[in-house]
Amino acid sequence: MHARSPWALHGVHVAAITPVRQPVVADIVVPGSKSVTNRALIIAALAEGASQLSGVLRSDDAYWCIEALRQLGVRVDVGPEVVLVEGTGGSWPNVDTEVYTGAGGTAARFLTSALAAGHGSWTIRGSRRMNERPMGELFQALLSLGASITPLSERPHTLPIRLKANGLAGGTLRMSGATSSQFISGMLIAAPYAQSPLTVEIVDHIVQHAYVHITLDMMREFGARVHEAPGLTAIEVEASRYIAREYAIEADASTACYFWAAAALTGGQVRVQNLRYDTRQPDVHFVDVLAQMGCAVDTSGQGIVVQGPERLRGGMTISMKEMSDQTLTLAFIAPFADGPISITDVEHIRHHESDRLHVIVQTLRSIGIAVDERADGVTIYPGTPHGARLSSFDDHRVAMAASLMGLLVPGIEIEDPGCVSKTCPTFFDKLRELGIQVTLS
Ligand SMILES: O=C(O)C1=C[C@@H](OP(=O)(O)O)[C@@H](O)[C@H](O)C1
Ligand SMILES: C=C(OP(=O)(O)O)C(=O)O
Repeated sequence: MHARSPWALHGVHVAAITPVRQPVVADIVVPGSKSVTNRALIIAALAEGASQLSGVLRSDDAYWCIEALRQLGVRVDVGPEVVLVEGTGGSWPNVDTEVYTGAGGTAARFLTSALAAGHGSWTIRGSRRMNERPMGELFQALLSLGASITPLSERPHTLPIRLKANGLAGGTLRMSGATSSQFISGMLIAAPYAQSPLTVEIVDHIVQHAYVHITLDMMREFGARVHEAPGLTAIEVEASRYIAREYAIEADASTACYFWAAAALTGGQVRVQNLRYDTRQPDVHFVDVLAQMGCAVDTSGQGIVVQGPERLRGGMTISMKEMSDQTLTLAFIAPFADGPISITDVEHIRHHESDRLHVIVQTLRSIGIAVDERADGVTIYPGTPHGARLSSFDDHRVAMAASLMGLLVPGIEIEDPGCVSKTCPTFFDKLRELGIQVTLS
């Protein structure tokens, strides 16, 4: 609860979703991307000069990122259309303060490394869950480049920490991308400010490559010089500087998926106007999964349109590794398909806002759906779920994805629905825009 910001949906205990009487048909826009928003804020804070960011997401993750930057002495003016960020050139004005990053993995991982590239001593804390999520590989990388990190809990590989920074050396770093791509992105965002060029070599694999591509694209757009090997096996960052600019943040593809899924489940049609299929955001490829399940997907006009079939197709195995934030969405529409759906390669999502594989198993079994659990995935069998009051596990994607079952199943209620605020405080307003009856109490 401490991580709910003034931008959150407050004062609501339960969301009850009423099943639809007809297919969902809608044409909507979705808010800005969390991933792009927090990268833009932090890169702009490191840059020389003042940046103007438009399309900034107003959600808990963005709020705490902005607050953390302000705590560090960065001027951030949030206007109705534009957020102005006064860049520091890499010298954080407040050299000894406490920084709270909320529940967001992006702010926690990216700010920790951005601070390590500067000079000062900071205490860095996250939300209760963020303080349990892994940081170890990033800490190790920063330590090897000269940072000093003292854990402030009994867990050595998580926040909270005391970070003492005296700049980062360059050189060659070998890092794992198997737990979180955010360790790699964090290291890269800070890398132009290292004392000499930095090469990051990936020792194993990266769980969601596309997020590292988003990082590299944005670093270049703000003037950094970066070179990557094919497949992102190694990335070289020249010692350079970010330059302030105007930057338009694109819409959030992850948020859009819930609305496409609503069309898929009800045989309806939903257009998300403000997204293009050629976005770098990996979750746009959830529409490919929906197509495999029998939906018609049209990316040729403005936006992306998904049209649901009479009955969703199952009987398939899908690796969700490269778009793993949509694992919950797929899992909660899977019972309505005509055959089992196996989801593979997503062990890392056990370290997200909740142990998401465990939550899928627990939630679906509690409403009468058969599920097999493996270390890296689940198999979900077709069935008819019954209504129930479901925990959201303080995980925005659990709340948003589980709400979808309420479109078909009477009596689906979501506890603590305000957790959607991590990335989409207006989620239930959007469902209503789709003509779906939602009762918040
Ligand atoms: O870099 C990013 O913006 C993100 C990377 C992914 O995290 P992991 O690589 O930790 O799975 C993704 O799940 C998260 O929602 C956003
Ligand atoms: C995993 C997620 O977030 P983060 O890692 O940025 O906290 C998410 O939004 O699903």
